[in-house]
Order: sequence, then structure tokens, then C-alpha cells
Amino acid sequence: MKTHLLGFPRIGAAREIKKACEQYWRGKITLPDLAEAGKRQKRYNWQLQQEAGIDLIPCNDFSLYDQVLDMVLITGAVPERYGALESLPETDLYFAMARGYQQNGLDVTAMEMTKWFDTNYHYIVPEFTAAQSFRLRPHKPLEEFLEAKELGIAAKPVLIGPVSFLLLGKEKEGGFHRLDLLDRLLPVYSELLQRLAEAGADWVQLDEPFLVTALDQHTKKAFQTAYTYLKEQVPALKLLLATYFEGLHENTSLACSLGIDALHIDLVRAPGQLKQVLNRLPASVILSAGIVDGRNIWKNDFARSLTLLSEAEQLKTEGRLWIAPSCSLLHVPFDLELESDTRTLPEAVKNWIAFAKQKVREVATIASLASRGDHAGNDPELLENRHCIEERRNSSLITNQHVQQALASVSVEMTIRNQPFRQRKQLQQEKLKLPLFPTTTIGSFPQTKEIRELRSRLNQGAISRQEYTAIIRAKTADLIRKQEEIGLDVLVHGEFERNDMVQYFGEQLEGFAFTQNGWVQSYGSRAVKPPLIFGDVSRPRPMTVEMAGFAMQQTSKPVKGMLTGPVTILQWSFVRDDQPREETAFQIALAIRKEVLDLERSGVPLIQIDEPALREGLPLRREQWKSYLDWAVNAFRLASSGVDASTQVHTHMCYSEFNDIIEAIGKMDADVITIETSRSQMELLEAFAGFAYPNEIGPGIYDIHSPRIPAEKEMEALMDKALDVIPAEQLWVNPDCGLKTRDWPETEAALRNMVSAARKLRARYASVSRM
Ligand SMILES: Nc1nc2c(c(=O)[nH]1)N[C@@H](CNc1ccc(C(=O)N[C@@H](CCC(=O)N[C@@H](CCC(=O)N[C@@H](CCC(=O)O)C(=O)O)C(=O)O)C(=O)O)cc1)CN2
Ligand code: MET
Ligand SMILES: [Zn+2]
Repeated sequence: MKTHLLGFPRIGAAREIKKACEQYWRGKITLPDLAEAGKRQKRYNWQLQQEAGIDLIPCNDFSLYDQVLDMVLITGAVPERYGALESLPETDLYFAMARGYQQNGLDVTAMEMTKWFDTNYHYIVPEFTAAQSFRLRPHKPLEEFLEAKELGIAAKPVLIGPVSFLLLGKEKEGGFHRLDLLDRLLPVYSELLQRLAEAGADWVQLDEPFLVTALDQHTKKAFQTAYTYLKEQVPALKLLLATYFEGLHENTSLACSLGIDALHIDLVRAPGQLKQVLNRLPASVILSAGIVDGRNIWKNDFARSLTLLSEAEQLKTEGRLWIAPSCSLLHVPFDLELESDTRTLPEAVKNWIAFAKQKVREVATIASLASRGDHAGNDPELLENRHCIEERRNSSLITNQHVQQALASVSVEMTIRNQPFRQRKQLQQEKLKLPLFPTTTIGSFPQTKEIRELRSRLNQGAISRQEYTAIIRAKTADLIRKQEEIGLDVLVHGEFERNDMVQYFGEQLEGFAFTQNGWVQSYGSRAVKPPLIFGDVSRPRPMTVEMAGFAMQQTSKPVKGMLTGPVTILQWSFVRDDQPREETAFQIALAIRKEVLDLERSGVPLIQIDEPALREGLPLRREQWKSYLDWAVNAFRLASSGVDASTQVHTHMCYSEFNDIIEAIGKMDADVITIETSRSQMELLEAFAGFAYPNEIGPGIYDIHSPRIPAEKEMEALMDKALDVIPAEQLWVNPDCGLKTRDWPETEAALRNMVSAARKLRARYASVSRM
């Protein structure tokens, strides 16, 4: 039984690639240095898999920024606005597309970024035009294949399949559908496959995750066209078609009829699909069973996996069964062995989990157990595994009676504000006296190296908690002064005390554990350390009240309290799999509700409860949407509805395709929502307009993921677009998202431009009242 992987984490155990990229961007290292860092990481990853006994090791799963952006370059789908940069080294052109380019008299915006299916990974959105042409730039995948070959590894290049590549992108003009470009794109893929075959590749993996979503006839046809063509053009190369994050459902026959050589399915998310796939899989096709969870960190239950695999006994006998993780391991941290702090990750909990390196071993072990069939019953690894699984199931660490009782007594009234929006708006305006087009920010301000080092010294015990707090307070006080001086209307405390908007809360809540090195790539060079929810969640003490109080004392302007919402905390953590997600979400909601009430009690007039992950959590299958949205919205309402009508509740979302969930956003009934809109040029607002969204909206007018400083005119123009569809008295003026990833000079310049843009608008709309 062959073992393989769809992909491996690529940022490095100590985030080596993040550091190398950021150093390169700062001009601290050269292009060859950066390439060398990449090579080292790839070599490390490959050898780790080789030592674990993985048979078919992936290549081209490495990336300096994003695998979709890699495909943009590989297929030559570089948008026209980067034309002037074509003479730069390929890597510089690549980073310009990812981050924008404001140098040498040029000023080019970055490409849009959005969520990778239902994950917290973000990809760069390909841009297509009607006259789109493609041109092969094969260097990256070819070189990676040859690098592996040099190490004696016959690797399997991983590419995004042509249909998914087009579907991931976006038409930049009307009059065509991106799938119309398939005929032009396919020759480029076929040429690339040819080149890889010539270089010695035996297998190529084509990821087509869209096969797990509902497809129209047009798209189904595109899959047939694409794979018939590629098989015809490159018959010698074996194609592994990879699907993940859901089952194939009604696309099972389609996927099985594409003439490919192997089909990968996700048996963690959708174990039930195995029977259907087995019924339809042609006799020549290999089945790759994705049996080890690539999205969560719980140890695999070997006995359960073996039972499931036994359904495919026939394939096993015929040598047509492969074992793999469910999806790329990109979404889990690198190595559990790097965790040694039992205060944050108790020994017991550590014994229940597996990170990427451990999962690679699990794959190899399951394959070996499965190949021994009945003879594996007393295998020490199997017994040890059973022991861990049972210990977790029976552990007293996971239950808290108080939490379960509190949850049982939640009533509908607790999820309803005590007055409707119209009346709340009046009361809030009387209290806050905001001008038309109030300006605010989303919460965080630059998390400088200085602040991060300070925190790292605190964690190492090099400075005391008092020293740490004193410096954080000084920074906060400075920021308040700075915001007053810039002229913002609603201030924030800046979130300097937070390592991350989810981790910070996870560290203070019970039922959570966290790691020292459990980094997972979120986008480009940015990573997160998702906390682990292993038990019932509760809040032992207030989490944010002190900092909010301190910030308020520094100013007479309103300061917004800042919390992360229950759905986002859930979505950006590794969640227990022994109870429904919604139950965990409600437990978190109760904890946040307490915090909201404590903030209100301490005099905070506006409270923002961020829910940027609400859309991301939407199931990939439409039939599951309603049930998810019902509980997700209820969790938010449970967290937010305890306050008085005069307390203004804000929420914030970024990277969202709002069309699908606009009604749910309405039902959240936040007084104000700030959203990400600038990279998509306000396109997203149409959903709000179409639905006649009644509450207030702050459409983000500058892209905080790029160091580029937007001009005042540019922001005013974006607001004008917003004003085409939303009345002035409903609008706020703010950036797309928090400013933590930015540096100070660009932040200050951009905010000044933003405030002047708001003033221009106020002058133009002088006759309009906010009420
Ligand atoms: N969880 C989560 N998901 C999210 C977002 C988010 O904010 N949080 N935002 C959206 C976009 N995604 C993002 C993800 C990460 C970051 C981000 O800035 N991450 C930081 C790390 C944040 C962090 O945990 N910082 C810690 C650890 C800092 C650190 O690197 N310390 C150094 C020492 C200090 C130094 O030398 O710099 C070390 O440990 O080596 C802290 O501040 O305490 C990074 O990659 O650089 C931003 C956006 C969507 N998803
Ligand atoms: C990813 S949403 C970020 C919201 C958070 N309040 C911040 O400003 O960073
Ligand atoms: Zn955001």
C-alpha cells in the first residue's frame, strides 16, 4: 500500500521562510539568500517524509507566498498593470502581485486576497480578462522537481488543476465567463505536464477542490474537457486528481469518469463517500484514502481508520489503495516535539494530539497496520493508540458541570437586544454625538518588533509582568494622543497587549490549551498559533476590562472596546471533535457575553465584537448553510445582546463574500458593521444595498494588507461608490481591517488621508443629518 502526502507545511518549524521573506522585503538579504532559505526548507521537508517512509513525496507544494499566486506566474496570467514590472526578477514581480508595488515612480495595487475554502488560509485571487492569454513559465515546478531528484527523491509535483484555477479567479470585466478561457489555458498545462514528464516525473497531482462543491452543467463539462484533453496530450504521465474538505456527493460519477489514474478523497470530512466512490471507481483507477485529518490536531484513531479502510479490502488486494492525510498538511502546525511547556499544553492533552510531522508517521503506521490486516491486532502501536484515544474520551479535564448548566439555561430572550435598531440608533447618537461619516479604525495598530520582543522577553521571564504592563500602557497612551491628533472620531486602544486576536482570548479562557511553536500559515509571511479547545469553555476573570478602562482615562473621545466573537474564536482554534461545533460556539459565546457586560459596566460606550471568520465557517455544501448560519448568528447574538440599547455594538468582517450570507449578517443586528471592501473596489457593498441593510456600515476604504499609502482622492472615490448604494447617514469611514501588520509611517500617512477624505465628504453632505 503506497503512502503519500498532498502537501506539507512550508513556513518552517521556526518560521524560517517568513523571516527570510520579510528580510528580503526590507532589503536585508539578497534574492539568492532567499532562494537558499527556500531550498533548505524544501530539503528538510522532503527528508523528514523520506525518513518516515512516505512513498510518494510531493514537490511544488512549497511556496514563498501562495500556491495560487504561483500558478498565476506559472501560467503567465500576470495582470496587465504589472506590465512595467516584467523586467524585474521573477520573484520581485511575484511579490509585487502579492503586496503591491510603490517604488521607482511606479504605484501598482496588490491583487485581491481571499479565503481558501473554509480555512483560515488566504490565497491571491487570479484576475482574468476576456482577451486573457496564457504563457508557460515552468521554472518553479521544474526546478523543485529537479531539486528533489538530486536528493534521490522521485517527487510528485503538485499543481492546482486547470478548472479549479479558473474557478478560484475572477473576471475583471464583463462579457465572458472565466471557464471560457479553458481552451486557451489547457495547452499551457499540457506543455507543463510534458516538461515534467520529460524531467522524469511519473505522477503529477492536480488539485481540484471544487469537485466537492455543487457544480452546474457548464462546469461539469469543463472538467470533462480538461481531463480528456490532458490525458490525450500527455498519456505517459500519471494523474492523481485530489479533492478535499468535503465529499464528492453528486459529482462522484463525474470524478470517477475523468480518465485519471488516481483519485484522492477526504475520508475525514466525508467518510460516508467511500462506499459511493467504491461503487463507481473504474477498475484501473487507484484510490487515495485521505484518512489522517489535515485540518485538526487530534490523534488518528487507528482502529476506526482500519475499520473504514476495510471497506476497500478489494482495492487493497489489487494494490489500488493508497493512504494519505485528508488534505495538505498546510493547515496544521509543524512538529509537536517542539512543545515542552506543560503549563500551557498539559502533558495529558499533548498525548491526545499530532502535528504535521506526527501525522506523516501516522500515515505510514496506518498503511503498515492495514497491510498486515488481522495480524495487526496486537501491534504495540495500535494498542498504544487505543490507550490514548480512551484516555481522552474518559478524561475529567474535558467536562465542567457549571458550563453545561449555564448552557442549558440559555433562553431566547438572551439573544435579543432590548430595543429595535431605530431606537437604539437615537439613544446611541445622543450619547456619542458623532459627526456624519464617523471615522474609526478596526482595532489593532502596528505590532512593532519592539512590542513583540517585549512580549517574548516577558514569556522568557526576562522582564516582569509589571514592567511589561507599564510599557504597553505607555504605548496605549501614546496611541490615544496620536489618534486625537490625526482627528479620528472613535478611538481604539490599539491591541498592543494582544499577540493575536484569538490566541489572546484562548490564553485566558479555560478549556483551552496553546502552543509555543504551533504556527500555521495564514497568508504570505503571516502565521497564527491557533489555540486548542479540548474541554468545556469558561471565563475565570475579565480579560479586556483593565486595558479598556486605561484607554478611556486618556481621552474625552469615545473609545471602542474590542473583543473577538465566538464564531471566530471557534473557527480559528483547533476544535474538539467530541461534541458538535455549535455547542462549543455557545460555550464561548457565554464567556464573551460576560466580558461584554463587564465592559459595559465599566463605562465603555461602544463594543466591537469581531467576527471575521463567520463567512469562512460557512459549509461548502449549500444544504448545510441554514443550520450553520442559524447557530452562528445565535452565538453572536448570545454574546452581544445583553447590553443596554444605548451601548453601540460593532462587528467587523474581512475577506468575505457577503452575497451568500447577507441576510444572516442582518440578523446579527450589530449597530455597526465594518467590512473589507477596498481590494474589490466596493463590489461587496452591492449585497448590502440589494438587501436594504438597515444598520450602519463602514466599508473599508484602504487595503491594510499592502504597505501602499492610498491617496485622499482615492478613498473619497471609494466612498462615492459606497454612496451610490448606501445612504450617507448609514456610513462610517475606516480601513479594511486592523493595522497590526503595518509599519507606523504608512499607517499615519494613510489615516491622515482617510480623515481628510471624511472631512471632504462631510463638507459635500453638509445638509444631511445622521439621524
Ligand atoms: N488568528 C488570526 N487569524 C486571522 C487574522 C488574525 O489576526 N488572527 N487576521 C486575518 C489575516 N490573517 C493574519 C494572520 C496573522 C497575522 C499576524 O500578524 N501574525 C503575526 C504573528 C502574531 C503573533 O502571534 N505574534 C506573537 C508572537 C510574535 C513573535 O513573532 N515573536 C518573536 C519574537 C519577537 C521578534 O523577534 O519579532 C518570536 O517568537 O520569535 C506576539 O506578538 O507575541 C506574524 O505572522 O508575524 C496577521 C493577519 C485572518 N485570519
Ligand atoms: C482579522 S479581523 C481583525 C480585527 C482586530 N480587531 C484588529 O484590528 O486587528
Ligand atoms: Zn479584519
